[in-house]
Amino acid sequence: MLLEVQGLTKYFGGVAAVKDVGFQVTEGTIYALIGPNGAGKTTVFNLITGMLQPDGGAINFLAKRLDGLKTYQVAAAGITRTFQNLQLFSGMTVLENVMTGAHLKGQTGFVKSMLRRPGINAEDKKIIEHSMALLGEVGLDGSAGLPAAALPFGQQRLLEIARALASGPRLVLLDEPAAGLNSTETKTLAGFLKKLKENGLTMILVEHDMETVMEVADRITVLNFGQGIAEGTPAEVQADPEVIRAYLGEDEQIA
Ligand SMILES: Nc1ncnc2c1ncn2[C@@H]1O[C@H](COP(=O)(O)OP(=O)(O)OP(=O)(O)O)[C@@H](O)[C@H]1O
Repeated sequence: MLLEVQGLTKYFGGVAAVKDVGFQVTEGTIYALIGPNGAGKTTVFNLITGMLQPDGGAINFLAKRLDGLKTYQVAAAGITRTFQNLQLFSGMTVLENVMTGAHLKGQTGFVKSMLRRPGINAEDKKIIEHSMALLGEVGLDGSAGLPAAALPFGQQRLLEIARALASGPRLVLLDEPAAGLNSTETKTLAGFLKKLKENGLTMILVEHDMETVMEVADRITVLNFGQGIAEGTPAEVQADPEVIRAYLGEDEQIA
């Protein structure tokens, strides 16, 4: 098991944003967390990545305790993420944005390497080539020299994913990657996520777009008011009466 979350709990004031949540993510699969607004999905991501510390429970990654670690330690352990609200460096080029992700693993720090310019060493060269290859995978290699802010929104989302992949992570957390994408872009995204999975990458997906979730996810946990109310394959979750009741209302169906 790549990631094991047990009894995860987080309070804000007196309110449990996440309560006794547990799930297990197998290597090479896509795991989805779904649920209504405010159900606790992003908080789970913040707990896994060390942006928040849990009030209870345990997170194990590759059989090592993850909770209690700082964000940079979680990143160094092989977990990266994207954000619901894009967090690109808008003044940097598309290529430089991907390179900031790659430097996480390089032996020299990003700032240090910037200071060393214009002399580019072998390590920088490798990072540039790797970053260009990643941009090629998301179809953005032709835009490498543009400022990130010049890209249409859908391409900025793909760029953020490329940056999250640049350090060669074992696990990537994707927070609403389809938000704001049109239907063509959403289909491209789904295809890309499936390709990444075929290449062995493990991902956890928080996503409101049910079509995408049902298409790409191997297993799903449904959260409601901070608690897990169902767990299973897309087909199992879609057929679960409690999910239909709590998540969508009595007379609706998922997807
Ligand atoms: N830093 C914080 N301080 C106080 N309350 C918070 C904080 N972060 C989240 N919450 C609360 O915790 C609950 C869970 O929020 P969270 O953002 O995890 O939900 P979500 O499922 O990701 O929602 P959405 O789908 O809208 O992104 C909500 O009630 C939210 O208001």
